[in-house]
Amino acid sequence: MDKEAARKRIEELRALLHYHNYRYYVLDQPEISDAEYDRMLRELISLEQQYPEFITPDSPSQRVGGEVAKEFREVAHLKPMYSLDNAFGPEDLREFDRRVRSLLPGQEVEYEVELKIDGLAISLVYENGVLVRGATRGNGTTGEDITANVKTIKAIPLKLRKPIPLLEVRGEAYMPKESFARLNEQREERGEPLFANPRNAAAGSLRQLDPKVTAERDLSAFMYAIGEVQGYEPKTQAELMEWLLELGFKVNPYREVFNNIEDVINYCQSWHDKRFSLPYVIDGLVIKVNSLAQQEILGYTAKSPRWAIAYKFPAEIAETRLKDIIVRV
Ligand SMILES: CC(C)(C)c1nc(N2CCN(c3ncccn3)CC2)c2cc(C(N)=O)c(N)nc2n1
Repeated sequence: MDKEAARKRIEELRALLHYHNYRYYVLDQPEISDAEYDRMLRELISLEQQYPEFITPDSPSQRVGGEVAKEFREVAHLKPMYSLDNAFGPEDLREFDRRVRSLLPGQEVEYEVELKIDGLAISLVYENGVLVRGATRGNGTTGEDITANVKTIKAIPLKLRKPIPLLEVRGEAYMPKESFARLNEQREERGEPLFANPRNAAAGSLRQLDPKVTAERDLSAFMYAIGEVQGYEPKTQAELMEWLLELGFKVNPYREVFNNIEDVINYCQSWHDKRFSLPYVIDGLVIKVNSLAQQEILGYTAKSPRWAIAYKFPAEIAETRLKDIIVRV
């Protein structure tokens, strides 16, 4: 195959692999078999080896990282990543609603409600639609540069489906329950210490200095917010989530909009038992004022937005039978 034909074939394979990666890891609706996907990836890698001048950072071949890092560089987020206040029950949510409405006198208020994925918060930066940086949340102002590691997460697009000059997007990297169980089985066999829960396993896997180890850990990610952005002005949180989906991000499907806090409370409580049937761990729900204009008016305290709150499930208090409590007299 001559150089020009190779360049065309490389471009064609890249588009095909990006598309099928999106179908499989973002939409969970694969159209081809793994074997077919792997065959195309092997063809791309061998063509890129023959013509290395055609390799680009967003090529599917660039997912599994290069060399092992010595340590993680510290990077500054383009916009701060805030914390969330917590609500531990319905009364806390009513209090949140009263405060929001008192700051928005006479206005209708809608709440957009999302599941709260129990993983590790990350921030991704895309320049002209290409992933250029991934970082941990860190202290909210600076985080660790884990670009090579986030590139191994198949649910994270290396290139967006629509062009946009600049986008900083935030989400939660997580390890599915199945992958967590398999990983701990493997570690048990090797006599290695087990991870206590999927969140620790995800954090441990993302903070690997060797991206090849991260690549084996079957991580995924749901995106849910933007930081710095040029070229898009969403009106509501619900619209923002649809836009992230169109760009090619994985976005959690269980999100609802309500116009009163009692419906929010019922929805949150309905997930208390349903959550155990999910293939990933959630530790609550996140309630956000839907209108971005109202978010702007409400603003932030020193550490968290006034327009959002995390509803935490009551911790599973193991019912301790009285006879199991040894009372020393
Ligand atoms: C953009 C805002 C601030 C409203 C926001 N912040 C979040 N978090 C902040 C606190 N975070 C945090 N992490 C570590 C230490 C302190 N805070 C962890 C992410 C959200 C987390 C989830 C989720 N987990 O599924 C979500 N659907 N929406 C979020 N939305």
